[in-house]
Amino acid sequence: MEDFLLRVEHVSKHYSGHTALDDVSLDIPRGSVYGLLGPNGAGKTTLIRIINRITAPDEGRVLFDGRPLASADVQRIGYLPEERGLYKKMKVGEQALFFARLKGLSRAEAVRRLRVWFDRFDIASWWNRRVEELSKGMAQKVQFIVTVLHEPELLIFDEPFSGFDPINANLLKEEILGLRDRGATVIFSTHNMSSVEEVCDHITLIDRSRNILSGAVDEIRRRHGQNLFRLEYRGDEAALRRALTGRCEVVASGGDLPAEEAAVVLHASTEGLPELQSLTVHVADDAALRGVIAAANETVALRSFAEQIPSMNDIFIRAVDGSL
Ligand SMILES: Nc1ncnc2c1ncn2[C@@H]1O[C@H](COP(=O)(O)OP(=O)(O)OP(=O)(O)O)[C@@H](O)[C@H]1O
Repeated sequence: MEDFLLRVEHVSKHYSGHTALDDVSLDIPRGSVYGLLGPNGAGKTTLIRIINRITAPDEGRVLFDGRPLASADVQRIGYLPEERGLYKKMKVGEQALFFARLKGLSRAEAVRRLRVWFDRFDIASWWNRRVEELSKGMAQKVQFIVTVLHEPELLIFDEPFSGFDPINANLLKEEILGLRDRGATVIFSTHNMSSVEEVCDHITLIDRSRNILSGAVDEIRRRHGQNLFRLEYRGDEAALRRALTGRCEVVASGGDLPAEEAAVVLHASTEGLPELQSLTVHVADDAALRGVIAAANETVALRSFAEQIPSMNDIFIRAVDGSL
């Protein structure tokens, strides 16, 4: 049986005139990186605030480690809210120490751990500067460090990548995966779908206050494949198209590829050989697929054949517009 660190059971939350969460249930496997996705105003932050006991659900309950979530559990949770507050006039190191002490670390232990993290994030030289001198990204690094420093079992990050340049966003992804590898369970909300594919193993998509899609990322992407396959080959495109007539629908050919993909195809061509070409086809079912492979194999030199798995971005858009 799967081991869940957190279970959200039939949670609803109503504000005057608005239902922010409507009968939402989800299970967060221990040791997973779990993405909470959804359009603006869907209810993600409300759910995160309920998990942190900042607000209470009107209906339903949250189980933490098999028991109803209690106030003592909050010490086992690290939360990085979207609205981040540091005291501007305080010095960076002093402030980080202040928060670490609040989380129950001794001064000596806090200093030891902070040194490690400040070096890792390349901000050691900022220890004695004032918070107001930090750039947005640097302030976010400090907030991130303070959130994870007491090594909580559950980490919750609201939009952790917003405000980071691509290099720092990558650094953060690596750190999130590292925390997971060391045993933490991570929940984060985001609109950044590429980060979801790179970091999350499970997701829930909340739309208009309801959970409309939950599960393992790989499984969701495979399940929502649209029977699109890409063939790479060398040979006569017209002959291939004739051989495939009636077996599938051609939806794109090498010439239709976006420039960067075409460049990859060109790069793959070997000296002296004709260029590698590609064709993307839609097939009706597995039987049709076998026919397509056989016909292509007889007509051209087939180099690869792969299903085109939809991106989380495509799935997000299709789920929210109701076409999934
Ligand atoms: N304290 C509150 N009082 C009244 N309405 C609220 C309150 N908090 C949230 N809401 C409403 O609940 C809905 C969900 O808000 P929530 O902040 O959870 O969305 P979200 O999915 O986090 O959105 P975003 O991606 O924009 O951050 C919104 O319509 C919001 O206006």
